[in-house]
Amino acid sequence: MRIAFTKMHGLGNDFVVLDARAAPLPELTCTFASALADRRTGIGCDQLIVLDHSSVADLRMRIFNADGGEVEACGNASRAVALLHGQPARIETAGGLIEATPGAAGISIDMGEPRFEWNAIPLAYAMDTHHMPVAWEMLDQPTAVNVGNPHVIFFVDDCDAVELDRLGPEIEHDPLFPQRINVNVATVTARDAVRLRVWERGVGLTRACGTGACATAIGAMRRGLVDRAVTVTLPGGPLRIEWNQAGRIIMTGPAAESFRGTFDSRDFGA
Ligand SMILES: N[C@H](CCC[C@H](N)C(=O)O)C(=O)O
Repeated sequence: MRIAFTKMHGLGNDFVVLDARAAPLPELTCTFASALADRRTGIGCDQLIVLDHSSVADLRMRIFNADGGEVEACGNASRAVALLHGQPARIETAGGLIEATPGAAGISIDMGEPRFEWNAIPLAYAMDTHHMPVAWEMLDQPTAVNVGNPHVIFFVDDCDAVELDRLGPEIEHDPLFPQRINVNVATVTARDAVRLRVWERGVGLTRACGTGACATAIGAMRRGLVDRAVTVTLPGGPLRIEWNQAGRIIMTGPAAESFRGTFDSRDFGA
């Protein structure tokens, strides 16, 4: 069947967006998602995003990483979906309900409340009982936060100097993380500024990670390194993260549509 798609990105973290409300889609298998995401033989993206009707929100957003695995949250895609929706929206995700509000300063997403308990990240056991691999010791004691999806954050003197392409997969797949994890290396440069690079679970190095920016900002706030509103600058650009008085994370930043097209599902094994 012919399927329409919209190619979008948030600070260079890119997505193929399909809308099941417009026309039926084939079964969303791991094979189908990873084939679409392949940058040489497919359309190419960090995440496949599938929109659908919701019984509890304005719409539902499903998120598939480039490796085909379905996950709970995607901050940058939330803004892209809000751009497509064109007005304020409550969006149902596997990581919980989020609220999108387009505005002059960019699209704001209420990502909900962060979670810190070791079994909410989840960790296989409390981190202090886990012998960190030698590589981790080079990165100092990490912070773990769940912002709908799991993140571990290492605050380092120079995040650009970290061999994240080597350490990222090692940490992502460490047995401490039964659902794997997104790996963040961050450098605090001021009370309201953080630099960040992310190795994304199921993808690898991305130009930006919205949930990574949220998790890193919250981790820095909990450590008293920054104030309750910071600009997190990723390779793809900046995001504004606030942890508001209600304890909710508000992320604000851009989203863009790149192009639209169609493909034949049979070309992707569906
Ligand atoms: N790789 C993430 C999903 C996408 C997150 C990122 N693209 C964002 O903008 O939040 C995970 O496996 O939890």
